[in-house]
Amino acid sequence: MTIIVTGGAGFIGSNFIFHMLEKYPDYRIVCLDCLTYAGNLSTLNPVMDNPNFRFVKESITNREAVYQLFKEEHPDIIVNFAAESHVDRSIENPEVFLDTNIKGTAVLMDACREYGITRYHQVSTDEVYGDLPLDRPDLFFTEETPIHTSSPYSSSKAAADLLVLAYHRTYGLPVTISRCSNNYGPYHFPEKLIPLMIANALNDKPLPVYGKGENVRDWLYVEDHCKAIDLIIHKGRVGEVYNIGGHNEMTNIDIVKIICKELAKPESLITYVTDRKGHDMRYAIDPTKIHTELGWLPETKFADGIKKTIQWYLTNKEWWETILSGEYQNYYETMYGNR
Ligand SMILES: Cc1cn([C@H]2C[C@H](O)[C@@H](COP(=O)(O)OP(=O)(O)O[C@H]3O[C@H](C)C(=O)[C@H](O)[C@H]3O)O2)c(=O)[nH]c1=O
Repeated sequence: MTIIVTGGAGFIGSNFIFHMLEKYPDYRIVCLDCLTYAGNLSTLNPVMDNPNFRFVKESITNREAVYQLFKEEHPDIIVNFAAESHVDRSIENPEVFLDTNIKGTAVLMDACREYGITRYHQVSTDEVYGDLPLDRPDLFFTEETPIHTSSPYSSSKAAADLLVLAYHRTYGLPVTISRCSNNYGPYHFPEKLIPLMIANALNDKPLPVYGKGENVRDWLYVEDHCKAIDLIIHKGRVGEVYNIGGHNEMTNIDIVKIICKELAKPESLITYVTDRKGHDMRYAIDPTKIHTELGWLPETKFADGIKKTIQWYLTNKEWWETILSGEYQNYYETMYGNR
């Protein structure tokens, strides 16, 4: 079994590679990643010497290179994690999101059609459903919730999902799609809420909370997400969408306060900043389908997951300090100045 994992030098992709190589020692895993600002080759150090692992530095938008890789590897399964994923960046500059997230997906699926595969899996997001109101805690996203996007990022992911379903219907490509809620855990790039707050708190820097911090996200520990994708690619029904959620809704401000408490840092570091444009209010997933069909449920309670995550950032300071000292620092300063 050969699996091409795209975006494997990023947060969720790298965790998925670790999970797969450990659980299936006979599988060959090929990571295809062009190492954007959010990809980090050092993340893959633990598996670089594994004879069943190969890293290829290339973009999923490069048709020739992708076809060449398929010719060389004859993959059985493709799991597409490669994406521009940061909502704020998509608001500043949508173009690269359209290129990577939509065109890249099409290139990969064209290669699948050309060379033949048993499964193409698209890793998507609950953001394609838009948001839910705060005063309707009874509402959840199901796989039948209409697509209703808010940001250029979520629109690009929704467009890719539609392409994937169209390739299934038109060309018979054996596809599956998963739509996950907010992930957290090791190797999360420190521009996202949880790792940014941990890094800033450890550096006694302000903790920028958008608006009033009342927005709700459904937090999913990354390892639970990887296990869900593992189940879907092996046992999920072709042509189907599966929602993957943590069943753990929390407001942003509560998350930031928990991080302050865990790190024994004062809440006075919290700084309320200008809200994100078009900011989605609440995400919450109904995971009934994946639970009843595939027996998946999130295993990690948030109280344990956040402790493990904070511990990881404490013991892997070099990983995120290197990132923060590089190109990302300029971006952060542009966004928040020296607050
Ligand atoms: C970076 C940052 C964020 N926030 C707020 C904005 C959101 O309400 C929440 C989480 O933001 P973040 O940018 O970490 O994640 P989302 O915008 O929810 O999107 C994430 O989860 C989905 C499922 C994906 O599909 C995205 O790829 C992934 O980035 O915290 C702040 O208040 N301050 C900050 O400095």
